[in-house]
Amino acid sequence: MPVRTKICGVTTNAAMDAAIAGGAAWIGFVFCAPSPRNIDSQAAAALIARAPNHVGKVGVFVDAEDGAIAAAVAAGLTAIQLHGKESPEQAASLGRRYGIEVWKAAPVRTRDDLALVTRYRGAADRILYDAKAPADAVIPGGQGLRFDWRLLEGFDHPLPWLLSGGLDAGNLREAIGITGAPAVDVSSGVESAPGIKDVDKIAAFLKAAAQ
Ligand SMILES: O=C(O)c1ccccc1NCC(=O)[C@H](O)[C@H](O)COP(=O)(O)O
Repeated sequence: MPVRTKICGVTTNAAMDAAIAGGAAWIGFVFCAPSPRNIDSQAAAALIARAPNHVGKVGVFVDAEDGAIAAAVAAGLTAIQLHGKESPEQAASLGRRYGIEVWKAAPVRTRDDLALVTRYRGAADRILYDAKAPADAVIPGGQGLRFDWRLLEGFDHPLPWLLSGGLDAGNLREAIGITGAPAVDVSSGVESAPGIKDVDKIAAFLKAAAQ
């Protein structure tokens, strides 16, 4: 069954166009200085202008200041993805302020980590399950790390959700088969090096998702 896809960490016209041509439902832009995929609002606005309305534009933030989020939303975002320690109250407040979807990333290593997500019911619009980064990691996402997908088997999801963390064209169908993911997110798995998107890998990932 086809799943919806998000290609995250796009910084170039070529990657943007490949994601759109391949049928991505969402394209992600990372507003986080230490990331190799960091982008500023002006550059994001230029990329967003290339995308049709039906493609969602998701800004990724890590405990960001209000001003940074406001500038990025003004560039044309349709969703805010919170990838830090943002509380349910902060998520709800951002949704009210900007009137766009708010997604919360849930870092997963063990089954106990899943307990976090129920707190965001009524506060966020979607949950993005991602592998928990090592404690000394500089960035909390985009690391190409997987978690044990079997943790999601039979889990009662409180919100619409995406699976992410270490996905690529080769493991995507297995991941979907185990988790039943209705939507998936990828960054490293469609890159040739950290922050360098590969248009052929984007096309292969989106093709695998459409099977
Ligand atoms: O991608 C980044 O550089 C990043 C930096 C800081 C916070 C979040 C980040 N990425 C968020 C994403 O949605 C990634 O697509 C997700 O973590 C999966 O990444 P990967 O395992 O590399 O496919």
